[in-house]
Amino acid sequence: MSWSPNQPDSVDALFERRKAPVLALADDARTVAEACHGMARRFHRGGKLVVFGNGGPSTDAQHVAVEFVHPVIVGKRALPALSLTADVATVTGVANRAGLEDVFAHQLRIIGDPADIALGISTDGDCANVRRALETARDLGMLTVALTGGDGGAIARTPGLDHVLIARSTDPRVVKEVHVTTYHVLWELVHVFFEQPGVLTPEVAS
Ligand SMILES: O=C(CO)[C@@H](O)[C@H](O)[C@H](O)[C@H](O)COP(=O)(O)O
Repeated sequence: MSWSPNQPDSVDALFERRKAPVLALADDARTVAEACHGMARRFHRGGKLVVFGNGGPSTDAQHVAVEFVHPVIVGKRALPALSLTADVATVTGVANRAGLEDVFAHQLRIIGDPADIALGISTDGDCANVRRALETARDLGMLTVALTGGDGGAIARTPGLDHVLIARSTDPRVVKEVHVTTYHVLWELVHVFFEQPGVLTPEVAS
């Protein structure tokens, strides 16, 4: 569906647009499943999930973290996760001295462990601080997962990242909706793999 920033949707178009996230996600099902498989393996090794992003994605980061720590479905196992966006003292303190580009990377250098998972969220894939944090996580040996949009931006072109999930739309509204759907699927599928250790063999991973 074509989209122009200055042309309001009709009511029909607005509801039609809601189908796009699910369709986009279905196209990328294997990529998403591979990321979840890798994440489940890290949780089994005692790793934690560390999530970050700016603006809207900063609250997505908090949302992802709480899904893992306090699952919406009662009885689901909690898994360790935190967001790097929730502590305004840390974010502003690092930004003030080291610059905004280092706010997430700095925190990862302090709290990151090689067993951990870094999940960076950026609507256009070009956020410098998300990219720098993913590079830092990669260099620490963490599993790196990026959630981006458009053509994936600079983050998709960053060498050595493990899983780059791209919401393939130029419409930022669609990208954001794909992201919300994707991280709920991530949470569910990680549990599927985590709870069936037999599925976590290297043969299946390859
Ligand atoms: O996310 C929202 C609103 O939902 C924006 O206002 C947001 O603050 C900005 O686009 C941020 O710069 C996010 O950048 P990006 O990495 O997600 O492209």
